Amino acid sequence: MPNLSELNFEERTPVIFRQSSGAKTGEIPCRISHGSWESLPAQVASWVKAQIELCQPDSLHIIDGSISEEIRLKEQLVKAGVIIPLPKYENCFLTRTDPKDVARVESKTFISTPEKIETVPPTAEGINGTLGNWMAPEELDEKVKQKFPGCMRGRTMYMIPFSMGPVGGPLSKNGIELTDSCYVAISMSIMTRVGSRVMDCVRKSGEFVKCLHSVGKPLTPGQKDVMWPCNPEETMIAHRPHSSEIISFGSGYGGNSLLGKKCFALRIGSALARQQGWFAEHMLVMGLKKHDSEERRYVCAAFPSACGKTNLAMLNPTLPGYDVTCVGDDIAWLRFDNEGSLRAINPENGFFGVAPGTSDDSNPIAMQTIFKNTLFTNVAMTDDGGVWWEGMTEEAPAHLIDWLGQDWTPDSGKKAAHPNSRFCAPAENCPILDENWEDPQGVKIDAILFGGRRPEGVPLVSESLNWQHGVFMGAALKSEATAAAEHKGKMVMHDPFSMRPFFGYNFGHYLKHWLDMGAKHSATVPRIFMVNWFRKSSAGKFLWPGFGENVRVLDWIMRRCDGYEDIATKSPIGYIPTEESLNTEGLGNIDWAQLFSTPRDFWLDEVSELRQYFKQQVGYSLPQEIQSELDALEKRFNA
Ligand SMILES: Nc1nc2c(ncn2[C@@H]2O[C@H](COP(=O)(O)OP(=O)(O)OP(=O)(O)O)[C@@H](O)[C@H]2O)c(=O)[nH]1
Ligand SMILES: O=C([O-])CC(=O)C(=O)O
Ligand SMILES: [Mn+2]
Repeated sequence: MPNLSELNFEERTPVIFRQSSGAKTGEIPCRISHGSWESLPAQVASWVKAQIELCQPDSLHIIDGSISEEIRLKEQLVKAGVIIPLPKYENCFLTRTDPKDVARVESKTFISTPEKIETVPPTAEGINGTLGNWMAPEELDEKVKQKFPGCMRGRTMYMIPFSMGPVGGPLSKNGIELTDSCYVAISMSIMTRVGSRVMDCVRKSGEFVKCLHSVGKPLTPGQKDVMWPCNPEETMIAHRPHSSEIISFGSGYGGNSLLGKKCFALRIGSALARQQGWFAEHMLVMGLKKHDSEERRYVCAAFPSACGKTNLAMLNPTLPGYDVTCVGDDIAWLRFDNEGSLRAINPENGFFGVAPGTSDDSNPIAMQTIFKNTLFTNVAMTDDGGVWWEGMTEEAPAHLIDWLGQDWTPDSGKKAAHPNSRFCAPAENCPILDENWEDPQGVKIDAILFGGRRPEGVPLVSESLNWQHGVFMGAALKSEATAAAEHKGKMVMHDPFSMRPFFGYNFGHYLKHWLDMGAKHSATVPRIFMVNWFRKSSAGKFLWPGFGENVRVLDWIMRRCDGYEDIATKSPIGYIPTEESLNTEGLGNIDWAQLFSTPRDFWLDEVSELRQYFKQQVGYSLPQEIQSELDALEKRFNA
């Protein structure tokens, strides 16, 4: 770990709040059940004091991040019945949420800036924007006044100092989350680095992202608590990028309540990244090495929620001679270094992964990661104190307790685990964790992948013609809806850069930032690719086996990065592998023609749909370069 005194904190988090005068440390605003109020840095104490006065918790627990603390908190939750021990595994627990609180709620997620145009692009007359929700600062002030006073009555407020990225690292950033959910406190200590060592960093820098979270269900004296308190009618997840503040109310579900993740690392992060010249992205980071080569290459990939990031990050290669390592499975912070290389860190410390579909066949590495020190949410429980979900084994157990806590048998006609049920496991459990995963400088990225669930028209892999065309590919990204948010059904939806729910500022400005950064580093930018593991045959079957076989596609991508020109042909949508260049040995029947076709009718429809989308949703915020790429794509099909 770098010496803290050598780090330039000014450079690390310049815009974040700084308050000169602290509260008098003697004034303790409520009972302190754990930790010492006097030890808090003045600027932390004054902010926390104000939140205590607002939320009126019974007591304050300052998280120190020790093992003994973790054990005590878990014991307490077990006693209350909020988490259930899973004796089949080591230190694993299960929790069941309220059935109304199972996913992110995009419709109640807001970014608050003085000017609306900072947050969302201008939509066409009569069109509802789908690229984020803006809220005026005064309106948010008003909402906070309505929702928060007394919202933690009868509860403990947990104060969680956390670091996104290695503690004290030059690309890392600190936050403090205040929450009245002990489940959140425990989950945060898996997903981020927490505790006193982070507070020491905050003390030095005086800077942190302010995160306030409440389940929104105060208790009256003597009132018995429910297992999963939440307040779906009043849910609001709000962000103030100008002051680096996050305010979340009413939901305990991970994406809404573990504020380091989507709220900080992506929404606040992307806004900071634009100001400071870097990227905060919804991307996995993985390493790939051929046994006969010296060097490990790194790839990052943006796939929308529940579209295969965790699976690719933990890929178990079916081709001999390859070895894959995992740096991160959900979020990447990327920065060009002095040599112009794009370098990535994973700001997280754990995996909050989709459980259903995870099996020894599909993702054996995940299966080796999640049965120690893991907190499961909304999966089913087996009679021997283990967990189960759809797709974990071919045959379902004869009896389970389902995610709603009810008896379940295979003929009960409903899902045993919720489709968005999750495991929350520490990164250190992962047997293929990259040796440089905590390198504070990050790993050097050779390729950027975009991908989504596209049943039609989009080939298995294509390479962009250049950076600008690659940015266009990201802007044009679409995918079938999944269970990770409140959307229903099998609609193909736009999800540019897989960031649609996570942009911290105007998407048009975001594209401009990507274009500008590429132009500035044009000699050294990574290559950009589009992948699609999900194309289907006319009979509705996947054309590509996916999972571990995706290493074949990565192998082709790496050879392109090595400069092999003759393994690709130019198609109207970009470079596509020549038939013999992609290793399909041993795969049996692969319908190459269907897998790689770029049907003209499909793509001309795609062009006109994109034209309409950009016009209706992005308007004059759309950079001219993206419009030109769309025109050029159409021209190539009409040539
Ligand atoms: N057919 C097919 N399905 C896949 C493939 N990779 C992943 N999946 C399925 O996609 C679903 C979600 O995969 P994850 O890897 O958890 O998705 P994610 O992008 O990490 O999701 P978030 O955590 O929500 O951001 C699971 O049901 C997987 O089984 C693949 O290559 N082919
Ligand atoms: O945020 C969440 O709830 C989980 C997640 O990774 C996603 O949806 O992309
Ligand atoms: Mn995600």
